[in-house]
Amino acid sequence: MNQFTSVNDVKDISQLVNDALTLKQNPYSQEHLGKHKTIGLVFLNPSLRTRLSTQKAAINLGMSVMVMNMDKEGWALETADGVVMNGSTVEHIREAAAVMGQYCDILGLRSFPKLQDRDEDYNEDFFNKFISYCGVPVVSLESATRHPLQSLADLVTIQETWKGEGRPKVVLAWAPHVKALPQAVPNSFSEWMCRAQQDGLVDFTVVQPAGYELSEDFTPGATISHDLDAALEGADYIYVKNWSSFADYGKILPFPEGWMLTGDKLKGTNNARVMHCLPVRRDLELSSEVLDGPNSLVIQEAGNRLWAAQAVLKGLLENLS
Ligand SMILES: NCCC[C@H](NC(=O)CCC(=O)O)C(=O)O
Ligand SMILES: NC(=O)OP(=O)(O)O
Repeated sequence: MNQFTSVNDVKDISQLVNDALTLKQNPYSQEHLGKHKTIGLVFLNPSLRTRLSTQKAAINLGMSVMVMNMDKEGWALETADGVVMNGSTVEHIREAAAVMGQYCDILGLRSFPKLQDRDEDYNEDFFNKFISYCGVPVVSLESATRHPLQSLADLVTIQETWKGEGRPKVVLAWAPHVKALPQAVPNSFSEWMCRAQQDGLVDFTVVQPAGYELSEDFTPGATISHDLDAALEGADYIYVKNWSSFADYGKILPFPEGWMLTGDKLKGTNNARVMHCLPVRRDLELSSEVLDGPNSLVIQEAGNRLWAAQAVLKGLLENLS
C-alpha cells in the first residue's frame, strides 16, 4: 500500500481484516517495523478515536508520533492557487504540506467538508493538494467524503462477531440529528460494504428518508430502501448514522417520525447487533436503551479502530522499506 484514502487503495480487504485481527492477538509482533520512522497526524477538525487509536497503533509498531492541531495551532492555510495572499491566510498548502513531509515518513490528515459547495467537497481539493505537495504516503483520518479507517474497523468488527450461516444482512440506517453532518462516514461504510458484498462477505442495504440518498458512486450493488421497518427485517447488523442531504447538498430536510432506532424496532431483526462510529448523541440519533443494551457493539467497534489503524500503518511501512 502506498496510501490509504479509500477502499480503492486496498487490493484484498479480507487480507487487511485478517492482518488487523492477527495484530489484535499479538499487538507487538511488528514492534521493530517502525523504528526510526515518524508519523505526523494533522487535524483540521476535532477527534477522539481517530487521534488516539492511530497514535497507539503507531506506538505499537515502534514509530514516533507527532500531532499537529492545524486548526488551533497552525498558521491559517491558503489552498487557492494564483491569489495574492493579502487577507487572513498566512501560509500556502504548497509550503506547509511540503515542510511537514520533510519531518515525517508518513502523514495522516483529517479535514471535514464545508458542506457549502458539493463539487468543492467531492473533488477532495484540500486532500489531493496535501497529498501532491507533501511527498510522503498519506493515510486519511477522515476526508470530506470518506473515513476509510473507520470503515475498515467496521468490517473487522462484523467479521469478528459474525457466527451465523452464510452472509450477514448489514443495514446502513439513517438517523435523526440536529446538525448538518458530512456524508463521509456513510459513503465510506457503503463503499466498503459494497466491496465486501462483491467478495461474497455480506448482503448490504441502505435505508434513508426520501431526499437523503447517498451519491450512487458510493452504493454500487447496494439495495436502496426508504422503509426502515422493511429494511430492518431479518437484519444481522444495523449501522446507525445521520448524514445531511447529498441531493440538496448539506441541508437538513424534513423527515417523518420514527427514524431513531429503539428496542422496539429491533424486534423484527435477527437479533441485530448495532453499530455507530461515535460520537453519538443519545436519544436523538440512537436510543440509550439500544446503546446500553446487549446488542450494542459500539465500544468493541471503537476498540477495533486501533487494529485497523495498525494493519494500515503496517502496510504503509512495509512499502517504505
Ligand atoms: N469522525 C466521526 C464522525 C464525525 C462527524 N460527527 C460530528 O461532527 C458530530 C457533531 C455533533 O454531534 O455535533 C460526522 O458525522 O461526520
Ligand atoms: N469515529 C471517529 O472517527 O471518531 P473521532 O471523530 O472522535 O475520531
